[in-house]
Amino acid sequence: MCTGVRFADAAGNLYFGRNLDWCESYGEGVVITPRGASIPTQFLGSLSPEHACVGMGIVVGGVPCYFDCANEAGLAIAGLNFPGYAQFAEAPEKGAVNVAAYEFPLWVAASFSTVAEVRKALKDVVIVAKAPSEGYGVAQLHWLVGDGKESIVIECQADGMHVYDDGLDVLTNQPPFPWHTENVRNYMHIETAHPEPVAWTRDTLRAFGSGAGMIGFPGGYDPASRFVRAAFLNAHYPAEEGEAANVTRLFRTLEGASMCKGGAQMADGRFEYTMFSDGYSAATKTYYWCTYDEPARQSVCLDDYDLNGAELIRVAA
Ligand SMILES: C[C@H](CCC(=O)NCCS(=O)(=O)O)[C@H]1CC[C@H]2[C@@H]3[C@H](O)C[C@@H]4C[C@H](O)CC[C@]4(C)[C@H]3C[C@H](O)[C@]12C
Repeated sequence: MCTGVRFADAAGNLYFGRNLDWCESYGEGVVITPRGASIPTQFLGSLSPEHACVGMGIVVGGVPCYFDCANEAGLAIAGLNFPGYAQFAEAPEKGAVNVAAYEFPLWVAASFSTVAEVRKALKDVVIVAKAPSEGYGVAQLHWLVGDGKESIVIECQADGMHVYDDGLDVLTNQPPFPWHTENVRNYMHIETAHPEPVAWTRDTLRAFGSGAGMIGFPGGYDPASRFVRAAFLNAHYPAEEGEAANVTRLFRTLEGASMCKGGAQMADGRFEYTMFSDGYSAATKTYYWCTYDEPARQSVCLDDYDLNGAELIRVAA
């Protein structure tokens, strides 16, 4: 499973990150797409990025297939599993802006600066069920897109594309996003405050300690539980100042929804776990990541690279 989170600092700079919960690697690494690149697409000719992008992905036939990415303008996107619900167009549609499912994160981050621009552009978009090459399937995803102001969730289903405003700034997996926003209402009694003593008959009940207001907070690895955890932590984390504290906030919030081996087995018996977490700070144009086995955070700053170049830059394998 995966979890995505977005928030902004006091100056309105985006912080956006995700956990990648799965059981096997695709050989992914951090890839920068500079403005001078010319990326072949299935239906749109070649894509010349308006904005340089950085994110985690694989490169297939010269195309960065991002799991998540962000751009220098402060817009970010992450794809999370949505099996059983995701349904993309079987073929391109005449008159539409046809984007293959694997191209979508790059197309969004390369083309737009804000969520408002994406929301508007999506009215003409059809996402087509097309794999990057033979040997790959079409990933059944939905997406969280965020900027310094807001976020949206994009879900393509049998009845078409839905674009939801995400007032909680988090996303996990199935079922569809509107279900999660209803379910989270079951947890509105959860509170951070230390409960005051209460009188019951002739007794006074006192909290055992901090966290007493959080009894009932869902601890499971299922998507609904992770959604509630991420939404609560994202809503209540105290405001922080500066890059280091905000990056810590991002990764600690993600950790609150992360998966440890030994918890959840997939249908084939393998344990699912948080293989890596990554995130982007628009304040410093820096992309951060850490893996399950190497929790020390690594980072790459877009300003350290020639963003006018033509070649994709592979930062780490
Ligand atoms: C498995 C990943 C999502 C993790 C997740 O949400 N797990 C949830 C588990 S569960 O169902 O809810 O149990 C997704 C996110 C991005 C996906 C990758 C990206 O879309 C890029 C390419 C796209 C190709 O079509 C398939 C390979 C692929 C390399 C994808 C493989 C896989 O589907 C990824 C890595």
